[in-house]
Amino acid sequence: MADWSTIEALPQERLEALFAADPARLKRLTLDVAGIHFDWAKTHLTPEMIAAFEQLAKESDLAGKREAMFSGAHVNVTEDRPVEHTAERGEGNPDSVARAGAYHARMRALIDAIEAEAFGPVNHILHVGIGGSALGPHLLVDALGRDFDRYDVAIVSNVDGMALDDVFERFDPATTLLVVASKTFTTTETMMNAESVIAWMEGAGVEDPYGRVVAVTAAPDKAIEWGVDETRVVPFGEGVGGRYSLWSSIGFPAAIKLGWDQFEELLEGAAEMDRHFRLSALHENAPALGAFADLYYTQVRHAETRAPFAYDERLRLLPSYLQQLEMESNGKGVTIDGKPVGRPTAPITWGGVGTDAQHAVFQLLHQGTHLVPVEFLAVIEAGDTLPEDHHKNLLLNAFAQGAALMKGRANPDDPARAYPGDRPSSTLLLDRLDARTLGALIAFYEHRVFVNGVLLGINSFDQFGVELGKEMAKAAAKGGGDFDPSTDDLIKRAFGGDDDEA
Ligand SMILES: O=P(O)(O)OC[C@H]1O[C@](O)(CO)[C@@H](O)[C@@H]1O
Repeated sequence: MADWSTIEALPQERLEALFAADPARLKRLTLDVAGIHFDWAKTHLTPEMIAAFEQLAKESDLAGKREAMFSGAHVNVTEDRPVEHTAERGEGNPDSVARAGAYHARMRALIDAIEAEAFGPVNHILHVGIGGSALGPHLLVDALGRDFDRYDVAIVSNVDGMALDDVFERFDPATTLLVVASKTFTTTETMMNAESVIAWMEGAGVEDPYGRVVAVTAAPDKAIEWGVDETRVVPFGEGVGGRYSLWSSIGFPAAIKLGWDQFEELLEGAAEMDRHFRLSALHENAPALGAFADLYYTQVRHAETRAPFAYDERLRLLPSYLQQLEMESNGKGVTIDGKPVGRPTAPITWGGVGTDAQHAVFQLLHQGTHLVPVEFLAVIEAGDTLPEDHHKNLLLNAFAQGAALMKGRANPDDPARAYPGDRPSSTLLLDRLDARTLGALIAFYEHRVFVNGVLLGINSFDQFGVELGKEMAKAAAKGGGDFDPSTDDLIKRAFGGDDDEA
């Protein structure tokens, strides 16, 4: 295990003192990659700290593990699998890249056929999936879909029937295409929702509902068994993790809504970030620097959360996308060798949209007792059509909040009105929000998660923590389950039952 003592022993200066001590600080702590300006100057990272992290990365064999991931070695050791999401964008093991390319070609051909109305007229795309099979595509469609009105796309994840009810009210069953998205093709919520969509189509007199289904999955046999014709099953590789899968056929709703050219742009933007991550020295490597800042705050300053705020409505789903990516990947308690980690792992990711969040949660950020590293995301080119004051105001708010968090304001006469300052934030400023830049941004987060995982000695690519709850819910659905008195009572209250047994 890597030795953290050098980093822990470094002096902890206030942010303003760091700026005063080093006129080159801004230059040293900013980076421009793939249309994104990264600014870590208002974090406590210093050149000495970055050098210490580079040493820690060496001790953790980050370079070797990074190469192992790209080369297709089974770095997901607990599941004995390679990690192949970079192959989806053309980077990595040549066999994986070729296979991903073949699946993409299949997806493209299917989209062409749908557009040519080979399965009848299609106006609505109803994508059912959950977790990684929904959050990524949803983010893409929400962020980039506004200018593309060819299809009306709905993404439904929750097993709560209200989610489907809302869509049934506005979609026409005769012109709806159902996309069933599930890596395993066994997830309860998704399969239940898919069956309800079929029943809705049948109930409306649609002649061959299964003929209007596309399945995107790493388990094609299960999709065929469920009733989808092989020609409408688009597979992806087992090595593509659910929360890393938007680049694969799981991205189907984005590819059909935005068009194939845009989907390719997305992949190319991500590939540009892949190359940057793979080839740049760590002190000028965006995902590595992002992870170093994360680790400084979680390991040395004991921050328990981190909060990205999107100062752009188009990125409003990014915080929830990042919650799965970061917490499902690095919310672990044991090392890759199965030993207790012995230090905090992933912080709790939360966040929101600016400026709304300023009027709701920023009080705690400015004066509360928790240290929360904040991340501002903003886009220089406006997405709206309103007078430019709106966008200018939006961006200036983001920048001013970062400044206020750092500077604070003393008020010896009135502590309630004093701001301690020295509160860290980073800023990611995108030139524009297009498919290419969004691809690069998401890939940046993926690699940052990887660096965090390597330096903590954990496997970022499994998610066994979600299994127990699923298992118990399945047992309860079958009327079984070995529950405690509280849970038995809740079940009885909701569904009735024998007083003596409950
Ligand atoms: O794509 P699937 O197999 O339906 O799984 C959906 C999601 O469920 C999880 O396994 C967690 O329950 C996620 O990792 C995954 O993204």
